[in-house]
Amino acid sequence: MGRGWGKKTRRGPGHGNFDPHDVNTVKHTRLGVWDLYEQMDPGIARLPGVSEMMRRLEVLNDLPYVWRMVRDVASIKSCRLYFLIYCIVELLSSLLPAVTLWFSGHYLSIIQTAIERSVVDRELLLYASVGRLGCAFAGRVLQYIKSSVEFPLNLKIKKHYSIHIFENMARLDVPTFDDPLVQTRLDTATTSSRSTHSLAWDTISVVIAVLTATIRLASQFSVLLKVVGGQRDGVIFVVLHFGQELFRNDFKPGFYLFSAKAWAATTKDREYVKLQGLKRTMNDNSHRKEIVAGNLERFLTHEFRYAYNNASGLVADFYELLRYKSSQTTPSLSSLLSVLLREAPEAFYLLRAAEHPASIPVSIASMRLVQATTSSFMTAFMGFLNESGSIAERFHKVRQLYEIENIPNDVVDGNISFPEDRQSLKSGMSVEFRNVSFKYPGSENMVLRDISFKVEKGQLCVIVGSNGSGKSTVLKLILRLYDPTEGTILIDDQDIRTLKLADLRECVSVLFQDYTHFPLSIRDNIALGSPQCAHDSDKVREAARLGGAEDFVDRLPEGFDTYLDRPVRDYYSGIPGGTKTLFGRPVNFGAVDHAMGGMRSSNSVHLSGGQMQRLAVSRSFMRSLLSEGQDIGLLLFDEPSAALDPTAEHDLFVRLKNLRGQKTMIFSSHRFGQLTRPADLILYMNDSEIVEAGNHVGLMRQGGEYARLWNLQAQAFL
Ligand SMILES: Nc1ncnc2c1ncn2[C@@H]1O[C@H](COP(=O)(O)OP(=O)(O)OP(=O)(O)O)[C@@H](O)[C@H]1O
Repeated sequence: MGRGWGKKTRRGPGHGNFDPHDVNTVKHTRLGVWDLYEQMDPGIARLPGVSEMMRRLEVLNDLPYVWRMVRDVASIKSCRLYFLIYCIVELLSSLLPAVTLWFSGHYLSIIQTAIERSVVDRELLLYASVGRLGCAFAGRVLQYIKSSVEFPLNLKIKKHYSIHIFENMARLDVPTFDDPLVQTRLDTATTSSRSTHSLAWDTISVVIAVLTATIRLASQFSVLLKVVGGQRDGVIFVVLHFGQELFRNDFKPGFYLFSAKAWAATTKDREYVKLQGLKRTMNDNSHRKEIVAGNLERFLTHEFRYAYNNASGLVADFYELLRYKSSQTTPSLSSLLSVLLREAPEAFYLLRAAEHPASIPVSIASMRLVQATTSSFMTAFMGFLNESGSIAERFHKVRQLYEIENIPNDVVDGNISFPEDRQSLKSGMSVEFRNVSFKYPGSENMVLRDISFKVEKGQLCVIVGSNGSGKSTVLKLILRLYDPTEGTILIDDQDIRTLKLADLRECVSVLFQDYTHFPLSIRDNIALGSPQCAHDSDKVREAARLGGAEDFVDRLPEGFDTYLDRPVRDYYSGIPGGTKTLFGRPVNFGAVDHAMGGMRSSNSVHLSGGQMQRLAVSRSFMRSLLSEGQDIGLLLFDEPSAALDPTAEHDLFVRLKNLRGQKTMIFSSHRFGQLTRPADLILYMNDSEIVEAGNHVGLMRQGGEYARLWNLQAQAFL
């Protein structure tokens, strides 16, 4: 697993264009406040049954992946024994109904002998009864064994595929991960791993179910013919009962909307959209403060009621309406036929009984037997049909699960190791932009236009400029989160595209303006700055001290083990109102989880924006300044002090200055002064371009925009 990552392949089946308004290919249905658009099958496929057949034939393309899945599962050592037991149990279970039927068949000959010779063959009766009981007992035992092995087997398989998905998601770069098509493919793969059963297990168990259903059908049918074949009218009974059962199970494609066909649903109902927005506003506790402070409760209720009353159709969730629609089918021919056929066996039986009164007891017994068998037979048969319908879909999903490892990254890796000499990093790295222009994927706007500059090794560069002028984008390009649309970036005079990505990123430390906190403990959030030293608690603490976070983290109840937003909730129910904490965490009586019939605690620790930034700065320190053997030659900071108070900002810059040594440092900042005055190079950006470049003295002498803004900020302190 994990091989063939770099392979360029098509990004999945979604490459065509689905235009909901193309009346030739798309069917529109109104469902209450929703509009449903379904792709119609092209040409010949529109004939009844053809598209279904074509869809089932598509399974052939997916089979190699299913085979790979079976091999992968078989290669999981801990699974093998469980899997073998499961298969044997399924095989025995599929033969059991036929064996039961065979024993039941003896009852018929007992009744026949009793009528003809007025004696009951007690030995045979005992044999048949014990046999049937034995079958019932064996059925229970097999079921118990099956449920005992199914759960651990499913968990082991699930673990295997969760790692597969995680690994393949981790390797994706920013533009690829942002690609909506890639998101869809990942969603398909991750959804299956999140459900109680894994896709792999579901697929394998369905394949086994189809095989065993076939065995069950064949064995039951042959025993049934043997048992009643000798009876008068036995075969006619079988046919009549089959007809009855067949039409009892009315075939309904109903929910087949969700096959491989493209479809889309939207609502254009403004009131419905508003209604949902109002609901969210009310449910999300982050808005509560403003609702209360703004006295909004009456207004919001009025708006909610108005939206509900003025929506233009049935107001319901899309799936709810879809279910309602599929239940509104007109009575089919098969349902009318079923009424007739339901009565047929009994009518036939009465007719024959009148002609041959002596055979009544045998007829009753054989009718019961045939009835019971056909009913269970048809249940299995219908299950088989349903499974083979969904199996195509499931096989297709298996293919998608494996194909995520072929999603190519947009940023192509280079092949030159960097740097040649790690010692050289101590004196920094040079960065040069040559005529670089850039627009973000999917956007038409150039956010950098013909940018050229060079930061020499060991220099301090500060990029200043207005909001949206492109400062952060420059930093992102240095890390190759994206490649320039035009122009070249050189690192130590080598084209950045030729360098191995992992090598490049290992030499650079960055603190983004829009840093995020991972849903992990504070310790891990800081430690992630340096994966090599992640388990060194002393270094984590030292980084927190340098980042100005140590004091407030120590004051938190769980210290460095605190989760800012714990990703796993506690579940509880019926807790007395006086309970303030559970498991060391505050009890949240507001978060009722209806699905679980209990409550989930949502315990997030609220930190201020400045404290959050201190944590992010600590992570940056962890990476850039503390790790031995992990040499950093370039430090990038995007507004590292935006949320810090003046003292914290001052302390941060002093620490950075002390620990920086000779490394190259590039800042993006709105603030002038502390940073720009000592800078070797200041780049003043406006509207995607560098409009002024030089050091502080030079730019002040120039008397341009930089000087104007410097004076503006300086005046504020006069
Ligand atoms: N992922 C993205 N996709 C599309 N456009 C983006 C993306 N990120 C940024 N932009 C756009 O690129 C332009 C430059 O953004 P950038 O973040 O580089 O500006 P900035 O100078 O750092 O701004 P600020 O001072 O506000 O941080 C902006 O117009 C922004 O809207």
